[in-house]
Amino acid sequence: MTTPPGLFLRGSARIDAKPLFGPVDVTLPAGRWTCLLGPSGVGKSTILKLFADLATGVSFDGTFGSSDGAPLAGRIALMAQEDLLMPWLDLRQNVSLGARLRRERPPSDLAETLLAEVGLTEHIRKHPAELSGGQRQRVALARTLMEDRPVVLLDEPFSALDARTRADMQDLAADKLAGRTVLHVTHDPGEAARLGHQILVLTETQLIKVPAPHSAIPRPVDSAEVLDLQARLLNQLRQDS
Ligand SMILES: Nc1ncnc2c1ncn2[C@@H]1O[C@H](COP(=O)(O)OP(=O)(O)OP(=O)(O)O)[C@@H](O)[C@H]1O
Repeated sequence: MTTPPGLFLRGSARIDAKPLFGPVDVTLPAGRWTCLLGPSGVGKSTILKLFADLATGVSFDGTFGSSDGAPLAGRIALMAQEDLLMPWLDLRQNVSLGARLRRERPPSDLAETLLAEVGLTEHIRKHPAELSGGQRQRVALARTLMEDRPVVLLDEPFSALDARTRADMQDLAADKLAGRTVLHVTHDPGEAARLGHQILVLTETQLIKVPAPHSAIPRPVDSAEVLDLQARLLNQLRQDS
């Protein structure tokens, strides 16, 4: 993996003539995990898609890029809200999809290892249609980790998981993505409190930076600082809804 850059996005977005968000100044520190929360439809996924150079359907007036000035293309892995699994491929093939599309040979056994780490070894020969929603989401997580990129964009990556699996996958992702620049969109204040080195709340009118603890991530679910931050974040989100 190459050295992770920081990311920035400055500007505002609108749909036709209607303002969506901004002007905002989003700064993602290099090698740190940033959580982005905010009401549904405010434009969180749009910010991820802008960084990933994907079509958004909105007009963005501003600039975005990396702190080192080099192009972001080829340095980003995106886990979208939809799992985007290929129905005709089995799980191992789906996890190796990026390498297959680039005509590269994936590292030996890495797909199997990652599928084991997300708890899907017994399903490895199955196809996506044979899985539950939460299992499919874990395949998509394994595929994202397989990409081994310095910048990782996660759009509600644990939303379909039961509480226990969700905590386990938060632990796994924090371990696997340590030292990378992560932007993680989530609706879960507890998740942001566990994982965010930096926590941002996007509203129609502003971007609020909520002070986060300096402690290592993933923070314990039952620590006083996580419970306190979770409550503060929920209050913040309720103020802006
Ligand atoms: N392809 C598109 N064409 C037109 N408008 C779009 C398109 N995609 C999204 N939008 C609109 O852009 C706005 C922001 O969408 P976005 O998905 O970024 O919100 P979000 O904050 O991620 O929401 P959620 O939390 O519900 O996922 C929404 O009002 C949505 O209707």
